[in-house]
Amino acid sequence: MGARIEVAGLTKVYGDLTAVDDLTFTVEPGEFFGLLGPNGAGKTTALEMIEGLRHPDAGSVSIDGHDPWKRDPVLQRRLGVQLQSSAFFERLTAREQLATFAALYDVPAARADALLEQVGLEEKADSRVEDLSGGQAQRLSIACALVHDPEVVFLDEPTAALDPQARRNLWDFLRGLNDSGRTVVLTTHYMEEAEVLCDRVAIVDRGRLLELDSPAALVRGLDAPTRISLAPDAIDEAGARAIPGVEEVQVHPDRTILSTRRPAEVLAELARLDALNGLTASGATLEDVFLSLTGRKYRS
Ligand SMILES: Nc1ncnc2c1ncn2[C@@H]1O[C@H](COP(=O)(O)OP(=O)(O)OP(=O)(O)O)[C@@H](O)[C@H]1O
Repeated sequence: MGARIEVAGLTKVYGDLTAVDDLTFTVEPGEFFGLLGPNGAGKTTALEMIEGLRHPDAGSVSIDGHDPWKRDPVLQRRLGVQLQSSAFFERLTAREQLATFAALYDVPAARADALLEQVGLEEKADSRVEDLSGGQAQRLSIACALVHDPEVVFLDEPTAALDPQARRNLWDFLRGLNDSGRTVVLTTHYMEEAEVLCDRVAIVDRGRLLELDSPAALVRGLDAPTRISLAPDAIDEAGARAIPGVEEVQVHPDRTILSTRRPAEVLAELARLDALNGLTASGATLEDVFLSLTGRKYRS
């Protein structure tokens, strides 16, 4: 189950703008793969070419050796593509919507009902799609993409319209899809989403692939300091600066922040000094990776 997706030199040009610029990468079968980048980075354009919905100006996509642009019905059936909610049939209820997709794929209607429950829409089953909230419509569009039990699932900003709680619920659901062996490819502009869900992340900016690796490896590669935050009365500035391994000390009214690349040593010394009051520690995140790659702060 799952499929290998090979993307080579993928390029799309709109007039003066190269929206996708020579993207090359491979998604392994069963992988949870993310295209991460700010708005306008070219993620949707790239994904649509991978799905076979948009024709590349240069380069190629192969899904288990098939070109998705050719729309081979055998391959199509193995792919689940989340459509934008505007692609719903008008005036149908959520249940009818899903049942219609099920019928198109010759899937029993019972499966459609089970999916409604899985995406948390059972209470909205009889609501018309135009009466769903943005987040509910988003979840229905994901259910529609899954109705034929595809091996490869493509999702474009699946949690964009969701509140934080609904986003977390959907993360659990998407992880479940991947745990059962499906290849999942999603685009997101949420760093945290990429960090939490993806086995590997392609960071894209202005159409180009900047870096591709697991979130942990991307962060490790930065060699960025750990920030240790303490209550203001935990230690004075001179005492903090005297700790071997401390590179920088910032004193704020409500906390003192120590930066170090040797956190274990520094924490041991703080413990010896009985200076652990109010301690929290944080390492680098994908936001720091983006900053280091582009010189710009990440703004989604
Ligand atoms: N059909 C089109 N014609 C002209 N320009 C386009 C077209 N589709 C996309 N673009 C441009 O290509 C660039 C990349 O767009 P794309 O939608 O792929 O980015 P994105 O990373 O998915 O961003 P978002 O998260 O905002 O959707 C943008 O500058 C966009 O305006």
